[in-house]
Amino acid sequence: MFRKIVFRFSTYNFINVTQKGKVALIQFNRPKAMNALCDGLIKELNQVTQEIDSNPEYGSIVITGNEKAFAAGADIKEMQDKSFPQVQNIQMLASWENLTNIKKPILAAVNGYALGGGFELAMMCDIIYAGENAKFGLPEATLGTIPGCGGTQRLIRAVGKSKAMEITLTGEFIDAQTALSYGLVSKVLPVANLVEETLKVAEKIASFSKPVAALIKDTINEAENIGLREGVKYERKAFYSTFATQDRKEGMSAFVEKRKPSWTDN
Ligand SMILES: CCCCCCC/C=C/C(=O)SCCNC(=O)CCNC(=O)[C@H](O)C(C)(C)COP(=O)(O)OP(=O)(O)OC[C@H]1O[C@@H](n2cnc3c(N)ncnc32)[C@H](O)[C@@H]1OP(=O)(O)O
Repeated sequence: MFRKIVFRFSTYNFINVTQKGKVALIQFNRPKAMNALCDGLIKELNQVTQEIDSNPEYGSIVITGNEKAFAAGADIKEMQDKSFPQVQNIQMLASWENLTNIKKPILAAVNGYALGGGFELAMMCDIIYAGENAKFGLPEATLGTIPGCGGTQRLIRAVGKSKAMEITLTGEFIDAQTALSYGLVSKVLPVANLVEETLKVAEKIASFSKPVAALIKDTINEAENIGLREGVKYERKAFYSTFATQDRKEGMSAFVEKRKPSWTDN
């Protein structure tokens, strides 16, 4: 059962937002443009994800597109006539990475094309599931530009140098099974079941303690920024900090008392 979420901005032009239990489902809604990421869509995505993040009703977020396209990249028609001073002075992409500041786990359910900025956005999410028809690519070189929202940096960390170079320098797309074999996605699912199956995992994640999920997400993501020694220190501090929570006490007590834990998110 889905419930339409009405936030401060109750009407969205470029996305649909619904709720299933403790999960918020965000669906890109520019079908005629293959869900190309225009400025307006990114603004709506940023507003909604920030509101969901600060709302205790939600424990996780699923982002998806439609069966043809997750998102075919940044809107080329919007970028076409921009000049160097225009993109640099206004820092055109500064707010496009806001998704990486969201504390709640985000799952991307990718059917169809995830290209350019669409692929970069999927890589900003914490888990990617792909439909059997998914196609991932960074075709910026074919447009005379390069990825601008972390594509080169996140891809090399996900698949290693040779594959990252191959994907980015050729601009060729890889299919869902190849993405699975590269470790870019965790599962490949039938197109029609993708969102439902992703929601099930999102619901499971949302059923645990929210501060603990946020700590796990933060600790794993930090590994992309720092080396092993620093990373282990960072993790240790985070582990110790769980002993300041009621949920850590509750989780361990429930195990010992052979009952289900009841999380309070404290
Ligand atoms: C949150 C992080 C974002 C950060 C972004 C940072 C910088 C990013 C740069 C980029 O992303 S550059 C764009 C990279 N993407 C592409 O190059 C893909 C472009 N699209 C295609 O190659 C094809 O459309 C397709 C996806 C392979 C599908 O081909 P198909 O033949 O099936 O459909 P089309 O007739 O081509 O498309 C239908 C319709 O959609 C419009 N459209 C598709 N992609 C875009 C796009 N990226 N921007 C704007 N519009 C797009 C296409 O023009 C068609 O519309 P009409 O021309 O018929 O009105």
